[in-house]
Amino acid sequence: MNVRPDFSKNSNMAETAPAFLSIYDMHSYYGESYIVQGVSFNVHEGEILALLGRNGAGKTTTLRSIARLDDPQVNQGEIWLDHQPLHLMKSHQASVAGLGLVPEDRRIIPGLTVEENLQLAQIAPPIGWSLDRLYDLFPRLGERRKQEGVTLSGGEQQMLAIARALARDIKVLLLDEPYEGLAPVIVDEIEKTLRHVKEQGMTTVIVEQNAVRALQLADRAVILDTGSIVFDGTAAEVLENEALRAEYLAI
Ligand SMILES: Nc1ncnc2c1ncn2[C@@H]1O[C@H](COP(=O)(O)OP(=O)(O)OP(=O)(O)O)[C@@H](O)[C@H]1O
Repeated sequence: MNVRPDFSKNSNMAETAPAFLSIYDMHSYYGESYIVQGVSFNVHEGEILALLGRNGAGKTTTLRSIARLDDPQVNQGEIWLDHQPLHLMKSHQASVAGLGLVPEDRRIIPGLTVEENLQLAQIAPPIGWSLDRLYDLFPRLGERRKQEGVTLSGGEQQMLAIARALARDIKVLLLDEPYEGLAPVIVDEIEKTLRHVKEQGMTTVIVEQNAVRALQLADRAVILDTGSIVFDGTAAEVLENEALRAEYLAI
């Protein structure tokens, strides 16, 4: 029944191919503060999209809006994931519909081991990657499976947060600042696993202050500035466009 997206004709989106995740004319508020101001973009199945912009541009607010969290409030717009209207759902329904958000603070559950954190994600169907498959992807987590999750290093906690999202049967992975505070060698490791996850067919949206690293990983990029989209194109175009990078990304 739920099969709406073909609003590309009456939007200003650059491309018109059918999308897997479609955001159309989304407006989001924190109370009276108007943050996301009519944002539309598409994410195609199997691609990695980098959502970039300066501090306060509205990237996290956009991710939280897509994930249907209570804050911010989305007062207008449509969000479709694989023909399902996320904009009509609460966060737990969006999660069942296949949305996997890895928040910036990672939300590792204190008092639980690495394995228990993963098992908790699989307490109810739909179940995604098996523990063995997750430990193949993140061998460090396998080695530390009996260790309390919150005692892991920052990089390992980030791996656990990503693994926990994949432990559920998700259609899209939303990553909020996955590289924040991590040493370059750990960023390399996480980047490698995200490439592997992409090879398995996963669709990913990555919000990252470290724009260069995100662009190296991503196929496409959307740049936000004060809650509006100022660029929608390929990651290569951003890397090649010095003026665009200087103006909106300060790199
Ligand atoms: N809970 C909140 N209540 C009110 N305003 C908020 C809240 N969270 C964020 N904001 C404001 O919304 C705007 C966009 O913030 P957002 O976190 O989405 O930006 P961002 O692009 O992700 O940047 P950053 O990397 O700094 O998090 C900012 O002006 C911020 O102060």
